[in-house]
Amino acid sequence: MTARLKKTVVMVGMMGAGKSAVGRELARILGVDFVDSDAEIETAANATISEIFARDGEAFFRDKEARVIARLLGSTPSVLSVGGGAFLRADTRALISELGVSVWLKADLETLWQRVRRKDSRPLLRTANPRATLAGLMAEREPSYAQADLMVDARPEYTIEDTAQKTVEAILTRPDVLH
Ligand SMILES: Nc1ncnc2c1ncn2[C@@H]1O[C@H](COP(=O)(O)OP(=O)(O)O)[C@@H](O)[C@H]1O
Ligand SMILES: O=C(O)C1=C[C@@H](OP(=O)(O)O)[C@@H](O)[C@H](O)C1
Ligand SMILES: [Mg+2]
Repeated sequence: MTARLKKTVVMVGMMGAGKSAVGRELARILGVDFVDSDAEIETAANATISEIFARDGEAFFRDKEARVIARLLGSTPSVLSVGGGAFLRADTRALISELGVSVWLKADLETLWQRVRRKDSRPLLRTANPRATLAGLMAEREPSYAQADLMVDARPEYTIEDTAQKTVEAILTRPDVLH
């Protein structure tokens, strides 16, 4: 696709929605760089997200996450996938709304659960009942995600490529995103 991005496309939504996987494919389709705030934090800290949570705590991670996102929004327009908690901060939401366009990748609980259940890379789900924790986070966070500029339904039958294509279609409805 020969298009030029005017703003960074920021993928938001729950853990397991596919922000990282779909974001990478979307960047490939648009021919722009892909960045993931979690990956940036891991590289900078030379530690995994789980290690950072265990060693420094969630509050430390959240501050680092907000700063990394602010920095990434200041560079060349790209596709930026953020961690599921990033869009809960009003200051981060405001910055994304000013400098980017946000896309809520919305998936149902069962789909999210099937995608996260086998991985232990998400420290917030290390509870006695991770499925219930996921459901609780989803209910609590939806009002924030609903403030995104665009919503894409990450249906369970869609492949990563299908959802990326749906995201392109959503972006095309916004005249301020592509040249
Ligand atoms: N159709 C699909 N859409 C998105 N992710 C999928 C799909 N099928 C399998 N996955 C996998 O689900 C997992 C969670 O996706 P990920 O991109 O890490 O989500 P997030 O970044 O939103 O937490 C990844 O391993 C991804 O490859
Ligand atoms: O939802 C969250 O609070 C988190 C989501 C994770 O990213 P993904 O949404 O990419 O899994 C990661 O940032 C961290 O484990 C916290
Ligand atoms: Mg991710």
